[in-house]
Amino acid sequence: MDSKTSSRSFSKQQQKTSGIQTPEAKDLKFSSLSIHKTSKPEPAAPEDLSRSVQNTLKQNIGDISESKKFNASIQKGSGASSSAPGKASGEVDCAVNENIGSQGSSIDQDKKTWEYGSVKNSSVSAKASDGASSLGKTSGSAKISDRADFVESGKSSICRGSTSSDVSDESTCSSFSSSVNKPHKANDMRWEAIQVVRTRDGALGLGHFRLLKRLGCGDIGSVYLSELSGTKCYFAMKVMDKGSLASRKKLLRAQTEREILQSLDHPFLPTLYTHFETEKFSCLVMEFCPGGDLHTLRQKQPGKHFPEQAVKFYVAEVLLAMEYLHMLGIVYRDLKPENVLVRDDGHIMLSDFDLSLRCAVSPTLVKSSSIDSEPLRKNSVYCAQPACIEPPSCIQPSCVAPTSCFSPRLFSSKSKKDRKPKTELGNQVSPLPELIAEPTDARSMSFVGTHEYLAPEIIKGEGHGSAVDWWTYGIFLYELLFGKTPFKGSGNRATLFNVVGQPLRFPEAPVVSFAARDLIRGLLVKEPQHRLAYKRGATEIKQHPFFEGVNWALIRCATPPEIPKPVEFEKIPSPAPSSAGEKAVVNNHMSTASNQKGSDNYLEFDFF
Ligand SMILES: Nc1ncnc2c1ncn2[C@@H]1O[C@H](COP(=O)(O)OP(=O)(O)OP(=O)(O)O)[C@@H](O)[C@H]1O
Repeated sequence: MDSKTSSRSFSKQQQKTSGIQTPEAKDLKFSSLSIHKTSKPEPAAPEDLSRSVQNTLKQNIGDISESKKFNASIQKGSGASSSAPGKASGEVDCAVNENIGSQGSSIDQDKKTWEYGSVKNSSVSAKASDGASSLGKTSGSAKISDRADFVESGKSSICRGSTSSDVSDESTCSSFSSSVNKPHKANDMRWEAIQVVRTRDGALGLGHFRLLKRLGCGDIGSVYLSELSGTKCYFAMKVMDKGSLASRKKLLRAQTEREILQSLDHPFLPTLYTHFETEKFSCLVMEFCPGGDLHTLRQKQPGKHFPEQAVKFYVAEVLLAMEYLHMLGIVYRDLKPENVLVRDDGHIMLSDFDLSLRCAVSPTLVKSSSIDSEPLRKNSVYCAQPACIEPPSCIQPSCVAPTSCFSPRLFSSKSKKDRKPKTELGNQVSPLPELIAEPTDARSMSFVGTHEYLAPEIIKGEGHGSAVDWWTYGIFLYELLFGKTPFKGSGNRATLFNVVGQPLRFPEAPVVSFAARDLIRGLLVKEPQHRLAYKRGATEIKQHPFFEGVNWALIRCATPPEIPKPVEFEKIPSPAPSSAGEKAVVNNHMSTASNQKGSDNYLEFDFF
């Protein structure tokens, strides 16, 4: 028994679904809702910034610079993101940044894909009304559920035109996906399999998939392991009942999740292969992670906590995923072990974006990649990731062999005196440019998250931005190391009071390094503006001694702490063959699921 039967997950789903206030919530009035006006980002994104963004990402995660989508999103400042013309004034989640520093530049979202408030888009009206109703409904005192979810307007603040639908199989959308839009997945046979079916049959639909078993169910849908029939290509398909979404005013959340998924191309974030709609369901076809989630995995560890080395691995990968999200202007807001899934290769995948906040980012180049530049010498302290400065074992053409990339710092093999002066080193390998793309000034008044993970500023209703992700990152790190969260109280209300008022304490056991505790202390600072990473985002965290020795550029080549046993897909019994049968199965299954919210155990699948 594990994650999904834990009280946290169980009550989360039950309460969220029912929308019932817990008794203790009635008189809790932490949040007072107000509307924040947003400020305009600076225009102008010089071309070298564009290159720097790509370089930084390239160094971090590989060949992202080839990403068409990302290239397209980096534009010369046009003011496109400076206002939200179609946005209702009552929407509170819109977040716009101001520039950091004098070299401020902005990364405007691709107009095509990130158009604000495009009133032409039919989805916008749905957003607006959904947002408005939830705003009206929720302003005032707080509803407390395990995953508190006060205001959904966040999802309506910045609308992306649905033309971004590069992976749609909806009949209304003629564009379809190819790996062109997701260069990280260029060699993925699943794309090809989908493409073959498309060429043969036109748009994909539910009938093209065999639903093998239910992997779990969340607040807005159920996730099924499915095979693209006859291809031996397996996917996780999230099936959402449109009627149920509409009646529970969750359409916006579903739309947010889909739009965010469409925009992602990162090794530690989900790939959305396609999505389509049936009369009753909206379906997202994603990559399947057979390793379960980190909450489940933690329960299986001796003492129910991970060894520090394993924690370092997982949180390092999560950090890169969050950095990428922030660069896209996405504040994740729902980090917790349950949402970190383990891929077949043991690397992680951050999931569940329905609570995320989208906002404009304003990346700032704080250090150019030019090795001769004066600021570099002066600010060498900011040089976060010297990319394989020594001829290392970690420059490998592929990820075939486990590398030493996750072991002691490349520098450390040499004594200080043996090291070459920085300028010389710089002549050998260009250091990374340093870029801050932290949506620090994002402001949301939404009350979303899971109690034990909520940041104090969310609880106090002060408005929050990307710093909430660094708070949750601290809680996440704490939980993986110690097997529990730091502010858990006897009930939800007590937990919230603890988060706001109780000092951080560490248990005596297990013993964890000073560096780990120091990092947690830096992250769990109650005032967001004094919190680690507030200003420079993930860059600050990467430089913390806890991560000494991590080769950020090649983490995905590092050996994971644990690799899941291969799934024997063939042994899973075949479901009913007809597509009508499948629909009925989903139908039945979903109604069962909605009666049993939260009772899912990742390992206890229901077989059809
Ligand atoms: N790509 C995937 N591969 C394997 N299992 C998945 C995948 N995506 C989701 N799951 C599992 O399916 C279950 C439901 O996921 P889902 O994202 O719908 O809900 P959730 O994470 O509980 O959150 P929410 O309530 O916000 O929807 C989870 O238990 C998750 O572990």
